[in-house]
Amino acid sequence: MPTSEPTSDALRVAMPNKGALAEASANLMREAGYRVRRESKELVVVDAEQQIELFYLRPRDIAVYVGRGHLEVGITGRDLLLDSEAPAVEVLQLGFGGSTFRYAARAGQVSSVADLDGKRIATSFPGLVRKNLADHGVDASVVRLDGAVETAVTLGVADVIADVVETGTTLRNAGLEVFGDPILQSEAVLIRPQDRAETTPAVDVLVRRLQGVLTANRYVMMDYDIRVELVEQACALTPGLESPTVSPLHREGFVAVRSMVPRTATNAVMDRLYELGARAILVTEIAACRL
Ligand SMILES: Nc1ncnc2c1ncn2[C@@H]1O[C@H](COP(=O)(O)OP(=O)(O)OP(=O)(O)O)[C@@H](O)[C@H]1O
Ligand SMILES: O=P(O)(O)OC[C@H]1O[C@H](OP(=O)(O)OP(=O)(O)O)[C@H](O)[C@@H]1O
Ligand SMILES: [Mg+2]
Repeated sequence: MPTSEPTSDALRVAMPNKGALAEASANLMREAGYRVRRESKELVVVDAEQQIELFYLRPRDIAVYVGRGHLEVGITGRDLLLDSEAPAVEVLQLGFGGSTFRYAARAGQVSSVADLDGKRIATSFPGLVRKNLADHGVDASVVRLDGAVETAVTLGVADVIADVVETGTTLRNAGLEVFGDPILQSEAVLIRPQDRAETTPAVDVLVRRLQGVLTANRYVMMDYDIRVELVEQACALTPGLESPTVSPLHREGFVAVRSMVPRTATNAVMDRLYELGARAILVTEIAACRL
């Protein structure tokens, strides 16, 4: 079946069609209440009811489409955005697809960027590497490869590589070690054209929905009972985003407190609250929120 034609007023969003960012991007948009594609051959998903169209594109191409203004927003990696040199800017950090972009070589061969003069550097991100070399005043040749650049050293195509490092497993398998400072810390980001001075209401709604999902995932809701004279100390442990809700309890001398707590701090905060005297400490998931 052919894909539906885009409708005119809809917000047009670029989605990664494959690779490291695809699944998490789809999950994020689904949690934000949008219909995402059900199978990987779908190129466009039109959601007429919500006035949104998702275009599934190669992550590397997304900044090009958005930078030229053909799509209003897109999800891609910061490294891909900067490498493309497309005139697009970050609107929101999405908290997944984290990686660093680093130089690596055989152990003991190179220890700093200054040592790269005259060397051959293999990479799939020539834009990022040329800029970094220029920033350091280094004259090296860049060998552009499509992927699997770690093997370029083994095969003698390059002396050094510059590539995405997540766990470091691929580098280790190739017998390479990172050197120098990270060129870039990357993560998935929502981007929009640089020259659009103002966002549109439709983009604002998308951003608020995505922020809602990110917050709901990053925080839990914590409830507990505490003696009234300890409530200030307790609230200092659970300050929440704005201010905790404190309600009277039927039992005199006690209050109930409700506050959002960073998910990663859940158990440490519960330990400290318990030590302070809080009881009936309950943690619940936040299904969705709009702050
Ligand atoms: N382990 C990882 N491997 C590759 N990319 C990762 C990893 N972790 C995070 N990322 C991020 O995902 C994006 C790259 O995605 P993807 O793998 O789809 O691109 P690509 O390698 O250029 O494409 P492909 O491998 O399909 O040619 C970058 O923003 C990168 O920083
Ligand atoms: O540090 P790690 O966890 O090992 O991950 C980083 C590796 O993963 C990516 O490769 P990808 O699978 O995208 O293949 P590619 O090189 O062909 O793009 C990246 O280019 C590195 O090679
Ligand atoms: Mg890849």
